[in-house]
Amino acid sequence: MQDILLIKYGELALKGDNRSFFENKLIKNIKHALSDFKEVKVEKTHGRIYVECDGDIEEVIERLKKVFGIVGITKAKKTDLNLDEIFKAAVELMKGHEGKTFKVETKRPNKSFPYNSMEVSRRVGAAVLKNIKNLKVDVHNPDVLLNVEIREMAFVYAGVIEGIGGLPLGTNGKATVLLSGGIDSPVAAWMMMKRGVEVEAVYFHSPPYTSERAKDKVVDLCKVLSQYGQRIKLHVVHFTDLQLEIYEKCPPKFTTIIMRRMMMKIAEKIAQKNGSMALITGESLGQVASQTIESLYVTNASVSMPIFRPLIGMDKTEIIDLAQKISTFEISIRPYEDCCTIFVPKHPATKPKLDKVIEAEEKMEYQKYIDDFEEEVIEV
Ligand SMILES: Nc1ncnc2c1ncn2[C@@H]1O[C@H](COP(=O)(O)OP(=O)(O)OP(=O)(O)O)[C@@H](O)[C@H]1O
Repeated sequence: MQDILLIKYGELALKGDNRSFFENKLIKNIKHALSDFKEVKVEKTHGRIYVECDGDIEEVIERLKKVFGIVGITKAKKTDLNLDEIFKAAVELMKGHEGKTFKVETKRPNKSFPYNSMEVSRRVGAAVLKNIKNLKVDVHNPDVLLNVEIREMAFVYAGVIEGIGGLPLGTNGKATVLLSGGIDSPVAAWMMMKRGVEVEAVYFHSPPYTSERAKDKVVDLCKVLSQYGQRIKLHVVHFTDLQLEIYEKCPPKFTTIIMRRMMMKIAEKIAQKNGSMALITGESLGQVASQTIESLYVTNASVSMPIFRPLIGMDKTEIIDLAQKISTFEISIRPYEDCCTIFVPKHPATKPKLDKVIEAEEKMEYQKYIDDFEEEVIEV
């Protein structure tokens, strides 16, 4: 008898002809998540992925909970095709479920096994009842469903641990996230990663107005994101000169929106070079002046690449809940000086007009900053 994990991957099953592309990517990502474990075997058979691993099974499960595309993880036991072995596995799995109701369900694709499904269920149920006290059978609404599958080997399993869902990372191209040290943009990056998008990050740094600590926060956020399956390339763009130019030459009511447009233009250049097909931001409709529908329209007009805003319809409380769940929140709320607050105007326009903003930004010579920006690249 051997402990294994059974991986459920719901949405992938709908992918028709591309199914094996998605499955193979998921297998690769699972292997990557467990790469420091010895003796890991990840196998695909009968439309299932099985993980066999010598290490601490609970630690393996924790790792798998961060692999996008997995909707459920089930602890299972693999045994020889022998009823006594199947009984032992079933009893082992039902320990700890005392006081509950259960039902055995058997599938028998291997028709050479001498007992039919009903018979296997009946006998396994009886063995469990005999060995564990205080259990009851309930065939209609059981607390625990004990499954037995008779294939070339037998698989016995019960209960599902919830996975993270989504699609395997790397199955939906690449995008570049504008990552500030705030709460929202790391959540936005994570949401796109969850849909299979690989990300590269850009952070606009304005020393001495933003401190090294602000940059460290962004690096630490990338470290958290990288636990979800990929190393993150972070472009730290030196933004001070352009920021000062905006501050000096543009009307205060437009400085924030112009700053955002300039960030977009530089991010788009980086994105085009790295093969991204979209930009990602943490904007959410109406959250601040630069996130009204009029402001987002003006921001969009600065670039031709699509801008994904996965948080657009979320409330701040919902974003915070998610930030806590994915472990970016504690880093995001560390105090630091933020260029956006230092340069923030008292009365930003909430309904900017595109032509007026373009007219205002043409008062400065921004193109040279876009064509020739300085950056430091950090692999996290
Ligand atoms: N210094 C920066 N570097 C990179 N991206 C930035 C920076 N400042 C803002 N952004 C991007 O612009 C978006 C909007 O920024 P803004 O400061 O208006 O919003 P926010 O809601 O505070 O976002 P966040 O919590 O992500 O900082 C951010 O979500 C982020 O994608």
